[in-house]
Amino acid sequence: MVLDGLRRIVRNFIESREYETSVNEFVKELQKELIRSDVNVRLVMDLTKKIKERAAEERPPPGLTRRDWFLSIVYEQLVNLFGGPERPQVKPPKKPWVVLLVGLQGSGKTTTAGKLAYFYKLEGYKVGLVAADTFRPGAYEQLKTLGEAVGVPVYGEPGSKDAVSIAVKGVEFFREKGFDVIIIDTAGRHHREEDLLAEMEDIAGRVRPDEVVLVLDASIGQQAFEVASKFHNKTPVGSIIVTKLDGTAKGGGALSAVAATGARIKFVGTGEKIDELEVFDPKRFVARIMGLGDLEGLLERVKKAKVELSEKDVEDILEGRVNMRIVYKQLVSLRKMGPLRKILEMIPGLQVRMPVEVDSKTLEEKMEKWLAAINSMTYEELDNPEVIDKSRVKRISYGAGVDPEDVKALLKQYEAVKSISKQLKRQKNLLAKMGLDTKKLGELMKS
Ligand SMILES: Nc1nc2c(ncn2[C@@H]2O[C@H](COP(=O)(O)OP(=O)(O)OP(=O)(O)O)[C@@H](O)[C@H]2O)c(=O)[nH]1
Repeated sequence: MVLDGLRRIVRNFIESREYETSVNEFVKELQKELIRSDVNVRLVMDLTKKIKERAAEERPPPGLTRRDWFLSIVYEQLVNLFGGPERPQVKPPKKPWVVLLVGLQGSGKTTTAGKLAYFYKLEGYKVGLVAADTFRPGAYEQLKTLGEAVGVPVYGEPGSKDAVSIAVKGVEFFREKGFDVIIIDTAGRHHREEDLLAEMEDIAGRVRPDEVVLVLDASIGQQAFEVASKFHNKTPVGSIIVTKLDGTAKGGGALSAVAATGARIKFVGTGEKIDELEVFDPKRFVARIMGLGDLEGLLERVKKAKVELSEKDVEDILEGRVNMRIVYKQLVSLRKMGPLRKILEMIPGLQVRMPVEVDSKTLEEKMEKWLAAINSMTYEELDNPEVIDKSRVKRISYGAGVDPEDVKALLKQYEAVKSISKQLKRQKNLLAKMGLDTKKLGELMKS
């Protein structure tokens, strides 16, 4: 499998060690693994720089360990490296859908034509294959055998040397019969990509396919960048299939190189057998190479824990109910002026007595410690900080590596938010008179 060392690196990422050291070690190992897979060094450096920056700047929301948070950052950045979170569109947008396969010699076109035919047949489409590779003597027979194996008819003219004429006639043949997907296999006589692209333009100009698919062998690694970018610039209806991912250590290089050109990888070939073709979904691919079996769960938790006051939070604040999660959101967005303070300042006439304020410099210094303390709290403590007694203060401070005094100061902060919240509750009528319901206040706090 491509990048098969990645699982080990992920498994070895230990959060109990000093976070920064763990991150640096992880990043070093990741760089080695990506370079081993022939990913372009500049891409590797950009990627790991971004990961380090995000790891240093972003804080895990409460309820999420730093390890999970860090891995979700790595996951997101790797997904970007391999083409972004979108799953490619493989459903034919119209019928018939004419696909022209092109590629350098031996890249796997004929095999891929058979695999694609099988894929679309299983999806319920009526598929026809056209054997327009008139260069390699065995190509027609090879495609015919593949077609027979999967029950897909093959149009060909053994003996003819006119590839364009076969392609045009083949498409006509299947179009008349009402076929949904028509796949044309072409010759890969070229060693040089210039010749290949020139001929592709010629055939495409006359056959007018709906999609031109470049078939690329993964073992060319990052060299795929050149071929893919030239192809991408030449055809507006192009997509790419990367084959033989199973047989090379350079697959990561090929995939990232193609993604870097902006071209879309639709499928990948993962073996010689007819069903060894997969829709290339960068999210699933990265999850698999990272060995994140519980990826859905992890991402769900990240999503849930995203730092933003929800409508429910605002409602709770206005009802005088606060918890440590709300305080946390306040603290995190403090640099952008805490949401609560913001409404207090924006609404003239509100009679809210600000609890004793800590000056902003002290707040900045304290923040790191407070966030660490919040991360060491149990769910019960987050929801109901009242339960935090002396012994819990001790446990939390120990777990977070901060002073018990810091935890106590945080609890004071909580009391302050609670006090504001209670005062707001008392003035709900005034807010209502100003037309400020929960929804509007929520928007104010987020804007
Ligand atoms: N392991 C592996 N082998 C593959 C894959 N795709 C194709 N192959 C093999 O690659 C070799 C070349 O495949 P073909 O389909 O004949 O290649 P082609 O591009 O049509 O060749 P030309 O017509 O000569 O250009 C064959 O041995 C295939 O079995 C793949 O995803 N994995």
